[in-house]
Amino acid sequence: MAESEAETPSTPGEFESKYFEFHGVRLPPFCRGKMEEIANFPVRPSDVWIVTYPKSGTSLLQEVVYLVSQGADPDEIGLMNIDEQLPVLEYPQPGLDIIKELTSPRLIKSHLPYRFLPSDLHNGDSKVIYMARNPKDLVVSYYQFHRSLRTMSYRGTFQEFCRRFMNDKLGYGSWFEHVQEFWEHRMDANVLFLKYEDMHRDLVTMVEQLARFLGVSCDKAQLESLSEHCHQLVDQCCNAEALPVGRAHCLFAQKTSLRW
Ligand SMILES: Nc1ncnc2c1ncn2[C@@H]1O[C@H](COP(=O)(O)O)[C@@H](OP(=O)(O)O)[C@H]1O
Ligand SMILES: CCc1ccc(OS(=O)(=O)O)cc1
Repeated sequence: MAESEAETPSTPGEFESKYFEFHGVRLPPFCRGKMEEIANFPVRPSDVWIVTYPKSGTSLLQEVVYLVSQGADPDEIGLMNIDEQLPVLEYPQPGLDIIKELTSPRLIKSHLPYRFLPSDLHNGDSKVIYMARNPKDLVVSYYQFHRSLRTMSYRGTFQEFCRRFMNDKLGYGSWFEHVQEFWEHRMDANVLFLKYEDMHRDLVTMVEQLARFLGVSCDKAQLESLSEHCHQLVDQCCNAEALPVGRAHCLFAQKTSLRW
């Protein structure tokens, strides 16, 4: 992609045309034509799904879930491309056909609203971990993301972006509906509802919750060691000096309000 193309400003009209509407929800272009296949996507009882509205700390959560479920070493996670291990259902890469063939247990991510997820996930056996983040921080993160994303090249003001956010005019639709729908399902046996801020405030409790939800049995010492490893992952993201090679993408981490 030529530099000049990457810098091309997106006018409001151009920006609008990048989305499409599905049952009244604005979705990114790569979701077009695959929503029915997604609804019928074959789910397995051993699957673990991570679902978030974009910019809710998905990457951090996936690392913690990977560590808790696989007992992996955080330094190893730092060196591997974990995104390859946890595909996003609706993204063009690797695509639905590849995800269908992955060996169990699969860890799959998605930003789709609850009602658009594979219907077998609704009250099914596969585990679904949802994480919500304070919308005031999320919108700043989503704004920066839209400005840096080549395909979006968003050039409006933050105020205008906030208006879009409040009026459900961004990709993946209304944050409010997204969270509310999952909140209404938080008591379902296969759903775990988490908050991004709790991960920073009380990681040990979250690791305990995750271990219990994922059926990972561990004694007190193992839990402490897991929590210590998870702390390393959180610190690595917010502390440039602690970053192993290959985790420069974390340097955009900013101070967020953890009071909500
Ligand atoms: N260990 C970690 N790895 C990646 N992102 C992390 C992280 N800890 C916190 N985050 C934050 O999660 C947000 C990105 O969310 P997502 O992974 O859903 O795209 C970013 O917020 P900010 O843009 O506010 O810094 C990022 O800083
Ligand atoms: C608006 C397009 C888009 C693309 C990808 C997204 O998800 S993530 O932030 O990369 O996880 C969200 C929106």
